[in-house]
Order: sequence, then C-alpha cells, then structure tokens
Amino acid sequence: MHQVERAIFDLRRGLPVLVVAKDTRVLVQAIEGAAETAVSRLGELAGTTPALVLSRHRLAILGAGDGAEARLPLPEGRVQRRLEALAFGATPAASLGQAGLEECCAALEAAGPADLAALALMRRALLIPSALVARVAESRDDAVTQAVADGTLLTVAAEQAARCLDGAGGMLRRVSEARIPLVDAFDCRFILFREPDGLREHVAVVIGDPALEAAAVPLRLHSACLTGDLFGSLRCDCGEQLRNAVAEIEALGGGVLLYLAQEGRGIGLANKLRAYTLQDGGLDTLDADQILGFGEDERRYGVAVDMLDALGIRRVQLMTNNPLKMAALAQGGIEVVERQALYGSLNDHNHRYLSAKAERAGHLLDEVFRARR
Ligand SMILES: Nc1nc2c(ncn2[C@@H]2O[C@H](COP(=O)(O)OP(=O)(O)OP(=O)(O)O)[C@@H](O)[C@H]2O)c(=O)[nH]1
Ligand SMILES: [Zn+2]
Repeated sequence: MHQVERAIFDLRRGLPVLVVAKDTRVLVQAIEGAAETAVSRLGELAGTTPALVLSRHRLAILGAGDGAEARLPLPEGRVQRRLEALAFGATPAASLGQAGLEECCAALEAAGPADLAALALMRRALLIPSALVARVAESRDDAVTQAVADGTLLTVAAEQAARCLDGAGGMLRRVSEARIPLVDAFDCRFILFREPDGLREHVAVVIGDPALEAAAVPLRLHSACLTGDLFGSLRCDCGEQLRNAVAEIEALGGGVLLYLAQEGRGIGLANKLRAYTLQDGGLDTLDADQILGFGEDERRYGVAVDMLDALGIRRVQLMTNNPLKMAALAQGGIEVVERQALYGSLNDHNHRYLSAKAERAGHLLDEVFRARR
C-alpha cells in the first residue's frame, strides 16, 4: 500500500498523481484549490481535456446519473468556477444556469476503474469526494513516463487505490500507552493504535480494570468531534456524550471507550465545517453532507473491531443511540449483549441536528425529545 499513502499526500498538496488501470493511465488531481492554471496544466501533461469524476451522492444532487459514480467531460472556459459549482456548489443550477447544468450532465460517461480509484483516494484523503481526471494520450506517454521516472509524478495502481478505504483487518498496530487520570474516572489507561498505512490513529481509553471475560464489557464508540469534544460546541451533543460516557463507564465499574478518528462522521473537519455553513443556509446535516458529495454516514467500524480484538473483548454493553454501530460490531463478530442509551442535552442550536438524526437516520433519541415536550 506504500504508493497509496504517498499518493494521498501528493493529492492533499494539490499535486497530480498517475493512476494506472489495466489499459489506461489517468492523471488525477483534487479539485480543492485546483486553480484555472492547474487544470490546464493537467490537460497539457495528459494531452487530453480533463473530466470531473463525481460521486453518486453528488450526481443525485445534480439530478443526473443512474445511481452510480460517473465522469463528466468538462466544458471549455471558466473551468474553475464550473468545477466548484459542479462538485460541491450548493446551487449548481443557479451557478451554471439550468441549461448549462443540463448540458454538462448530458455528456455523462460511465466511470472506469481509475475514476473509481480516484474517488476512493479523495475520500481517504478527507478531500471533497470528486476528482479531476485526464487520460494520458499516446502522444504524451513518453513525457508522463519520464515524469514518473524522475520522481516528479507518483504512480499508483487503480486496484490498490480502490481498496484504500477497506482497511487492512488485523494489522492495526498498538503503539504506546500511558496512565491518565481523568476528572470523571481516576484509573484510566490511554492506548494508542495506528492504522497500517500510518494515516490515522485511534485511542482506546481503558477505564478501571474491566473483567474482559465477564458477561459484557461496558463500551462506548465515540467518533471524534473537535468542535464538540474539545470546545463544547452547541451544534451537536458530542462533548457531553463523551464526558457522560466516561462517567457512566466508571459508575458501571470499568469498561472501554474507543475514541475513533472519524471526525464529521468520517468526512473530516474541513468538510464538516463546509457542511455547517451549508446548514446555516437551511439544509439539515444529511443533506449538507450530500451537497458535498458524501453519503449519510461515511464511517466504517473495522478499526473498532480490531481494537476490541487486540484488547481481548468479545461481548459488550454498548452505549449508543445509533443502530449502525450495533450492526457494525455484530458484523465484526462482537456480541452486543445490551444497548445502553447515552444522551447529551438538547438546545436551540443542536435541535435540528438531533431531529434529523432521529427522523432520517434512525437514531434512537425519543427520550431526548420527550423530555423537551
Ligand atoms: N458531517 C457531519 N458530522 C457531524 C455533524 N455534527 C456532528 N458530526 C459528527 O458526527 C459524529 C458523531 O459521533 P458519535 O456521537 O460517536 O456518533 P453518533 O452517530 O451520534 O452515535 P451515538 O452518539 O453513538 O448515538 C462525530 O464524528 C461528529 O464530528 C454534522 O453536522 N455534519
Ligand atoms: Zn459533535
């Protein structure tokens, strides 16, 4: 996987990388920050006009496609503005004109393996899940080969890149640990795990000395939320849930909290901030993510299962209101013996967020709203 991680770094820096599928070589670049000149340079290097790969979620926003990822050939002129309008603009029809938008979408092409690999790389890189792609023309083969040979262009196999979101089960590395007394739980150990590709780190907080062979170990899976966990943002309930979970696990005589690097339901902080701004414009949390090209919930819980395996935990009492977390653990072979609700409090700023989670994503939050009524 070595090349994949390198490719992600280059993409995050705004550089193109070469994705190689069986019989095609495709230059790929992030659209974030892709200036007009960058697009034309990509086209020059490839010898073909760049196209835009879009996720199926974004295509649904554009009213285009048939539920699959697809490639949109880019029209000439004012490329950058169009790129943003097509890839993550809140009002693409207003930006491009309805006719302009329809013209773009009429030329939709099926995405090939390199295009799909490009989207996977963008997601793993926590960038907007859309990419500029340009097939390398035969006339440019030698120049591109030379750029790869002299190290100015990185190359990655499409097949490998497409798997970069899957995780490599069982290869999580247990890196370091320390005793850290917390306000709500004195006897705590923080154990840091690193994903095999080195890109993300997750922390298991072991509270007390839970009997791992017992009927069920109290467990909280907590997805990182910088704004809520650290700053007490009122837009969500994360900070309160985090602290309540620690106190509750302590009260139950010990257990484990997995603090997962899944900021913004897996879309990353940059995109979560974009989504917040869209929500200020009237969208709910799920629609805002979709405008950016994401699905309702981009999290995967393979790392959580691996951490539980590493800690020798097989049966849990899970603190959550989210049925997806229960299903994911069960699928990973962890027995969820019992679910325990875990709430933060409702306020004027998080009311709409929690309502959307309850009404549209099936989170079990009845109690929270009942208390308010
Ligand atoms: N994309 C996006 N993410 C958000 C928003 N508000 C909060 N989040 C993220 O949502 C996640 C919430 O994590 P959790 O509290 O562990 O999970 P949950 O799905 O609410 O489930 P439970 O709390 O276990 O019931 C965190 O990663 C937050 O950063 C939002 O408006 N948009
Ligand atoms: Zn939050």
